Amino acid sequence: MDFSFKHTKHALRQHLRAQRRQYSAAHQQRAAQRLAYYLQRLVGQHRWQHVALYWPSDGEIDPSLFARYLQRRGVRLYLPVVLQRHGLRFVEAPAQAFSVRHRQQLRQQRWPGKRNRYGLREPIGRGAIAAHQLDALLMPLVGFDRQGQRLGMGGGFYDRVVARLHRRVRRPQLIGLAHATQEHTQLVSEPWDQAVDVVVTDAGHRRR
Ligand SMILES: Nc1nc2c(c(=O)[nH]1)N(C=O)[C@@H](CNc1ccc(C(=O)N[C@@H](CCC(=O)O)C(=O)O)cc1)CN2
Ligand SMILES: Nc1ncnc2c1ncn2[C@@H]1O[C@H](COP(=O)(O)OP(=O)(O)OP(=O)(O)O)[C@@H](O)[C@H]1O
Repeated sequence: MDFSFKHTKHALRQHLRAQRRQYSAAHQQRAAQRLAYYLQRLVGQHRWQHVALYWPSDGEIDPSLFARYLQRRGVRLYLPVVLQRHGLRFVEAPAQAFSVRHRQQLRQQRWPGKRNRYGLREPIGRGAIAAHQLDALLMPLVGFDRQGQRLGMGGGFYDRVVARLHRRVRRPQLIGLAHATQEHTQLVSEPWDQAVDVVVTDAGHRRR
């Protein structure tokens, strides 16, 4: 990987993140509703019991409406917790974490948790699940392309988890979530990059 490529990737990440951070609260709310609609259509026939998602930040599309839909159906939800050396584990989310109607209220919502080194809220303590026991892993994307290649925050957190999952016979469905505007014509794929099975946005979904 030469310097210019590294630079391009960094610049693309900055660009896409700045773009999604500009969305108004009203825009984010509509996007979250549309996302929930498409996700519900996609999972209609599934019998999921354990699903990991994320606590939205940095303009990310908000999965919390969908989270509440799953909770009402008795699905158990998990949030990522960052470990040393760019490891990730998934800890059960407190019921209150997603019990709000609007994204803005997510920030004020009280639940037992702490902030990680990136300022993201995380649940504390017990209730971790091995990633391969999840039925679905919903990942926040910074960018994506038609092939399901993903651009993340750059820490390699999800790349590492997903690489291990691919060695398993049974693995969760890998679902990337993003605003439709985060699609990029073609992302340059690096050897360690791990594609997702499907990307769902506020404009629908696209399987690989
Ligand atoms: N909501 C949410 N939770 C998540 C992720 C995510 O992308 N979104 N993650 C997905 O991986 C993990 C956390 N990974 C992160 C990786 C980097 C940064 C970050 O803020 N990085 C610096 C830039 C560092 C650099 O330039 O190297 C920054 O933005 O200032 C944040 C989270 C787990 N939890
Ligand atoms: N399976 C792995 N084992 C060890 N290191 C890895 C693995 N996968 C990725 N990495 C490292 O993590 C970093 C990931 O950088 P990259 O720019 O691809 O992040 P990304 O696609 O935005 O990642 P993510 O969304 O997974 O955090 C690279 O430095 C890479 O070497």
